[in-house]
Amino acid sequence: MLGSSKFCNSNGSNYSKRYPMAPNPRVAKAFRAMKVLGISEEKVKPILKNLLKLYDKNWELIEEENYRALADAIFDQEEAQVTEQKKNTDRGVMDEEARVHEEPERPLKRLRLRYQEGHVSPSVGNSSPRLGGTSLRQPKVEEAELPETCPQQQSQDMTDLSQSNMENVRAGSHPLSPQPLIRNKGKQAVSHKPLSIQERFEPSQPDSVSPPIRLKEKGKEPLSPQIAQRDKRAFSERTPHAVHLREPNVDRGIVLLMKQQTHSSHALIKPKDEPVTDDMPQPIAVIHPEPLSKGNSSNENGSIREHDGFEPLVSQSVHGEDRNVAGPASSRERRTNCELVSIVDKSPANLEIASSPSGDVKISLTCNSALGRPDFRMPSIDTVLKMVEDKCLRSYKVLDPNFSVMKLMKDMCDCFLELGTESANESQETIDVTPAIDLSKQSNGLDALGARGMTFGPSNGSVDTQCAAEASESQIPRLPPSSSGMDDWTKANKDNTENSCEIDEEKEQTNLVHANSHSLVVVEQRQLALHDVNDIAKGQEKVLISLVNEVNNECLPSFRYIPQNVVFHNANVNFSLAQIGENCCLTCFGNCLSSSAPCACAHETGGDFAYTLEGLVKEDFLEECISMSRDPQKHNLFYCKECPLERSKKDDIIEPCKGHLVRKFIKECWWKCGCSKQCGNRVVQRGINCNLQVCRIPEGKGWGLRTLEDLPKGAFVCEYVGEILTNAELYKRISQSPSSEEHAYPVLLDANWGSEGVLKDEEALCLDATYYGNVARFINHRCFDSNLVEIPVEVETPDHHYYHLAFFTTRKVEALEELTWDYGIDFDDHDHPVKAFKCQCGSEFCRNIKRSSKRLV
Ligand SMILES: C[S@@+](CC[C@H](N)C(=O)[O-])C[C@H]1O[C@@H](n2cnc3c(N)ncnc32)[C@H](O)[C@@H]1O
Repeated sequence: MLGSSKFCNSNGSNYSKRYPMAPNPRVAKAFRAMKVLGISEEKVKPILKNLLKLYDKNWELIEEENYRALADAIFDQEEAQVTEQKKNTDRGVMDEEARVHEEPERPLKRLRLRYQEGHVSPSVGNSSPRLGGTSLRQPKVEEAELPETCPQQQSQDMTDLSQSNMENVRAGSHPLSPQPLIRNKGKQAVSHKPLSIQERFEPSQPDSVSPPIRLKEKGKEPLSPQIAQRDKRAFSERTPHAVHLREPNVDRGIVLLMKQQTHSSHALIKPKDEPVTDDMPQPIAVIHPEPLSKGNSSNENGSIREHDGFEPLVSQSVHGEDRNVAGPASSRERRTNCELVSIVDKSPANLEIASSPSGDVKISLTCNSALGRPDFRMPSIDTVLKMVEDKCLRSYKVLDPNFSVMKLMKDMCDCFLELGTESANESQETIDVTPAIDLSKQSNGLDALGARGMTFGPSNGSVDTQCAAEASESQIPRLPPSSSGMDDWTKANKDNTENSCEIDEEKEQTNLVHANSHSLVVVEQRQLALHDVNDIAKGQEKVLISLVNEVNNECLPSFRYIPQNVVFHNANVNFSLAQIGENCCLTCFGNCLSSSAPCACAHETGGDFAYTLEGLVKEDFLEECISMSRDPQKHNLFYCKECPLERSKKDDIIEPCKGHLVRKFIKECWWKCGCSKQCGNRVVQRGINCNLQVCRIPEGKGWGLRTLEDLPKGAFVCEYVGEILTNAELYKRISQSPSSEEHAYPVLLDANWGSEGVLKDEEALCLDATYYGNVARFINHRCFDSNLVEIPVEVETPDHHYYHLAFFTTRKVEALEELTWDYGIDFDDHDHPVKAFKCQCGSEFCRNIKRSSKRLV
C-alpha cells in the first residue's frame, strides 16, 4: 500500500490537492523516484512535462533505467543553470575537467558510474584509475597505422544511412570535406592530402583544450530540445565521413569514419564548420556484426532513439599521462582523429571503442531493440565480442607504455575483417576436411597434387608414441558425438537458377570435429554450401567435377563434398603406425613396379603388384574381383559366429550371419615405404584423375555419374568417400531417419571380417556418404554387368577393419557413358534396414526384374 508521504511533494502538498483527479500513478512514481535522489517535486514537474512532450507521452522511455532520462534532464538543466550563474558572476568558464573532478557525484551519477564500471571490458576496466589501476599513457600513433581514404565508400555510406538519420543530418548538417578513412584493416594511411604526424598531433591551442573524456552518460544529451539538437548536430558531423565497408557475401558491415580534429589549428584536417562536441568520447570504432534490413530505425515501441548510435550502453574512460609523441602535455585532451560510426537503424548491436590521443579509451556495446527481430543473429556479436576481447583487449596491457589506441583499433578491425572473411568463406565453401595424415607433407611423401590418404587415425591413445607425433601433425577429421549427420542436417531449400542448380540452404550449421592423437578437439561451424555447377568438389579434387541436369529442374541433394573419409565419433579406426613400419618395404626405392623384386606391399596381392606400369589394375586380378562381385556364391564366403550386422539390428533374437565375401585387397605403397612418391604402386591415394560429371539420369534413377572421356579397362575412377561409422551407428542413424530411402548411401567395410574371430561393434565399420561424401555417392547400381567394380585398397594400415573402397572400370568405358557398380543388393531381403529401391538398371540380368517375373509366373 502506498503511504500518504509518497503522495506528498517536498513541500508537503498533496497530490490530491494539486490534481483534482486521482494522480496519474506514473507521475507519482516518477516523483518518488526523483525524491529518492533528493530532487524536489517542483523541480521534477516542469521537466517531466517537457519530457512527456518530447517523448510524445511515451512513458516507457522516461521510466526506463529507473527514470534515467528524467534525472539526466534535471541534471542537465541544473548544469545549464550553474554555468549561466558562473558566467554571470564573471568567474569565467570553468574547464569541464576541473568541474567534473570538483563536482561531487550526484546519487544517480554514482549509480551510473557503478553500472558502467560493471559493464566495462575487464582489461580496460582494470586499468581504470577508478578501479585502482594506473593511468593510461598517451598512445603512440604511428603514421602507418593511420587509415586510408575512400571517397567512394563515403558516398556508399551516405546511401546506407537510414531516412531518419538523413533527417538528422539535414537537421543540423554541416557537411565537411572528405576525410581520410580507415580501410584495408586501417593499415595504410591514404589521405587526399598527405599529413605528417605533426599535422596530425600538433598540440592544441590553449583555448581549444577539451575536457578529458569522462564516463559517457547515456541519455544525458537529448532530453531537452536544445540537447536533442546538439545530438543531431553531433550526428551530422559524423555522417558525411562514414564509410560502410562491406565484406563481399557477408551481410555485415563496418562503418569507418574519420573524426575531424576540431579544436586545434594543428588538427589533422582543419575544421571548416562545426566544432565537435567536447563532452563525449569520440568513437574510433563501431562494429556492426549483423546489419539488419534497411529502413527500420525504430525500436520495438516504434520510437527512434537517435542518439543510440553514439551513446554507448557501457563505457569507461581512463585518464593517462601525456605521452604525446608530437606535442606537450596539453594535447592530452585532444581526441583521436578517426572514428567508426554506427548506422543505428541497421545494426542491432554495436561495439564501440573510443579514445583520445591522451589514452582515454571507451569501449562500449550497444544493443538496440532490434535484438528481437527475426533477422538478428546474436551468435555473431558474441563471436565478434569474444574475438575482440581475446585478441585485442586481453592482449593489450593498457598500462603498457607501448599501448597504442590506433593499434588496438587496427587489431580490432583485423579481428572483425577476419570474422567477415571466415563468414564469407563459410558461405561459399563446402566442408574443408584436413587430411588426417597428409601424405604430401611427409619427407618421402607423395606428389603435392596426387598425395592423398585416408583421413583417419589414432584418436584413443592407442597409437605408438613414436608415430603419434607424426600422426598428430595433421588433424584427423572426426565428427562430433552430437553430430549424427542426420540430426544435424537440415534439408536444403531448393532453388533453381538459370544456369545453376543450387542448394539454398537454411542457416543450419553442422559441426565437424578435427581430433588429433592428443584428443584436441576443434569444432568447426560450417554452413551448408551451394553446389557449384562447374565443380561440385570446389577444387578439392585434382579435376573439376561438373554438374548437369538436362532432364528436369531438380537440384542436387543436400550433402557436403569431402574428398577423403572422415571418422564419425564412435568408429574405431585406431591403428598402430609402428606396425606398418615393421612390414613395410623400407628398403624399396624409386618405382616399385619397375623393380626386379616386388616390395613387401606386393605380398598382399600374392607377391605381384596389382597395378600395371600404366596404373591400371592387372587383368587377372581385376577379373577375379569382378567375378567375386558378380557371382559371390562361387567365392569364399565367411559366416560370422556372431555377426555384427545382425547384432546392430538390436533384435531380441540375433539372426545367423548371411555371409561376407572374403575379398582380395590391393596394398599400395605409401610414405612409410622407401620408394618415391611417383611409385606406380600408388594409385588410389592420388585421387580422381579422369573427367567425371554428375548428371541427371533419365530412367528414374535420379542423379548419376558419367565419364567425359574414354576410360580403359582397369582404370581407377574414384573411391567411395563418406563418414566412417560403426554399423551400430549406422543402424541408429537409419532408424532415426524419417525415411530409410533417404539413407541410400552406406557401404559395408566387411571385406576382411572373415579373418577375424568375433568382431567388436566398434570394429565393424561402414561408410555413409549421405551427408558427407564425394562423387561416388552418385554412382547408381547396375545388376551384374556394371562397368565399375569395387576393390578394397589398403594404403596406410594393415588393419583391414578400415580400408579404402576404390572403383575401377570392368571394361573399356566410352565418354558420356554412365558409370555404375553392383551394390550387391539382395532385393528379396526385406529385413535390411536400408529399403531396396525398384531397380531401373536396365541390365538384362537385373535381379529385381527377374524376381518380379518369377513372382508373376
Ligand atoms: C548411391 S545413390 C545413387 C545416386 C542417386 N541416384 C541420387 O540421385 O543421388 C543410390 C540411390 O540411387 C537410386 N538408384 C541407384 N541405382 C538405381 C537403379 N538401378 N534403379 C533405380 N534407382 C537407383 C536409388 O534411389 C538408390 O537408393
